Amino acid sequence: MATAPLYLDTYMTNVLIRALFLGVLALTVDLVWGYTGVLTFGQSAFFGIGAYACALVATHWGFGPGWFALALVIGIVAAAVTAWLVGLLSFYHGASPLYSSIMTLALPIVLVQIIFAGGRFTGSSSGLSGFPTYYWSIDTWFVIAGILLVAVATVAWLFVRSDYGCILVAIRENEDRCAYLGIPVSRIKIGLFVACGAIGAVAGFGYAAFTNVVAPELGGFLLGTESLIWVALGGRGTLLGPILGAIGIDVTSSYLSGSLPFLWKFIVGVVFVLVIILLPNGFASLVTGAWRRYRARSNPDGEGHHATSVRLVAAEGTGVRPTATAVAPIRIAALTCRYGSLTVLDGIEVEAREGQLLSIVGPNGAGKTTLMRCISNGTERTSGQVTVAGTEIGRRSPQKIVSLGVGRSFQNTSLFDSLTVGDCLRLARYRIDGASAFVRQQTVALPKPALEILQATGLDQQLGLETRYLSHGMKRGLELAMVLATEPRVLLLDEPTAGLTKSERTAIGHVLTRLVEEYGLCVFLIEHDLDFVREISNRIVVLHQGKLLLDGSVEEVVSSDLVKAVYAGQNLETAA
Ligand SMILES: Nc1ncnc2c1ncn2[C@@H]1O[C@H](COP(=O)(O)OP(=O)(O)OP(=O)(O)O)[C@@H](O)[C@H]1O
Repeated sequence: MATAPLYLDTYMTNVLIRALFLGVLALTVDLVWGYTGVLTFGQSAFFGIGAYACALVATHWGFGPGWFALALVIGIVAAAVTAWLVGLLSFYHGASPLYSSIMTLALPIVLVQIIFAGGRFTGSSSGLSGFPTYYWSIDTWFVIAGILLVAVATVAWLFVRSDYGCILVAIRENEDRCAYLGIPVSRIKIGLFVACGAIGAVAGFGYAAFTNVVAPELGGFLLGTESLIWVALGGRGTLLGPILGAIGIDVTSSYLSGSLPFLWKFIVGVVFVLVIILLPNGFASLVTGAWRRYRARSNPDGEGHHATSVRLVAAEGTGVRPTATAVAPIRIAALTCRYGSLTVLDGIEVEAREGQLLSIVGPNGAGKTTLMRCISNGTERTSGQVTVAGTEIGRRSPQKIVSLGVGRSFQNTSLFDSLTVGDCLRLARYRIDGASAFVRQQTVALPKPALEILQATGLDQQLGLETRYLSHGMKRGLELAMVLATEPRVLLLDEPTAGLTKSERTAIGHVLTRLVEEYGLCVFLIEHDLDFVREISNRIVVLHQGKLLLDGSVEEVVSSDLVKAVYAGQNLETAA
């Protein structure tokens, strides 16, 4: 006879066991949404696939240890393949977050329609019940569900503390910067989606085997949305919050739906709204907030500092020094970029060599930033060719262009606010050194110029500090060090000295000169400060209204009447 665990009545234990399986589902939603920032409504579909795999095999094919295991494998594989296909459609390079969410929204809707269309095979809208299962005692099911939840939570805990956990947070905070560091964002999102889909299917399988009944609602949109509510209420981005959210709400709902059949959903809704207003980061923020305040008070280094054992070492090999070849590091031919009827770049031809610091100047709106975008992202240009070290970039994504040897910094400093300096540097080495799924590597190997920048700016003493607490100059220094950590042969710098003090500008100027003279890099620099350009460049390209006006030495450009006229805002025909 079934006996309930100590202090719990049978009904409560039943509810709790179901809630434990739903807790596993909530964990997967948290990994996808809370950690990685992908708002997914479709996680319930994987839960439903696992549940239906259990019910369909037991109902139509057979029951026994072999069939049970086969059903589990079918559920996991079906969910993983579905997640992979939906991931491919949702997370390709250029897909917007809204588009991805709509794809995940469509998934449970399509699944439910398939179940409806399955007639007697799937039980249509009534589902399937009474299929053979293991009628273990309620204690045993409690232990199974508990072990599953603890196991998944432990693996998730190890994962989010690992290198990959850091990458997930980086993707959530600044997906573009990740791509420009060479991190394969789409592949990582798809991989995570597949893993979470498979885990969701295991939870659904257990739920169906325990309850002995499946219905379309198990894979439906409503459960998908409810799981988001559990995570939001519990606290996204914290593993404990979503588990407690799922268990708390499901158990409370089970009781309220019995005693207040018409009011319980309304009450849950009101609680949800109140928590979102009063505790936007969920209940877990009460604990995490208090912990953070305690840490800040007891931290001798001040707020934002984390104890870190990150160690910087010099990277082996040649660092960023590119090998001189007969092939130009970068060649741009007949490059045109249009947005609708607006031609932003028109027939640009530039070839740059190792050891050249080429400044791109021109009035506002001349097309300078667009030129950098066209070099670093193959989907930006309308026509023409960009060739990096002999390879035409075609329609390659930024991440693939990084592996050709192009590093880019942005006009507005683009970092990861909640990550530490050490984490950012480790991220920048992902393409070269890889990442671990279960530990956070403590040694970061950096090329010499990146180390020099960190030493010059004092960042090497601030490896445990969250980047949001850095000064503007330090942020600029860190961004440059991160780009150099990717070991580029071509460096694209968009106004790297904007907002810096005179001494900081001078320091950056020295660094750039050394990168070109000592390490042989090819640097493209956008700058508005013409004195700075004159000091450090050995070649200047002037853009005006999307056309290449002049390409020459510093003296040629500085003495050009045409350039003076353009900067004075004169009409070109008049000036000529
Ligand atoms: N995605 C876009 N859609 C439409 N127009 C765009 C887009 N991106 C840039 N533009 C237009 O292209 C022109 C050139 O912009 P770009 O940012 O390249 O100029 P810039 O020379 O870098 O200017 P600044 O010195 O002010 O940064 C501008 O008129 C801008 O409005």
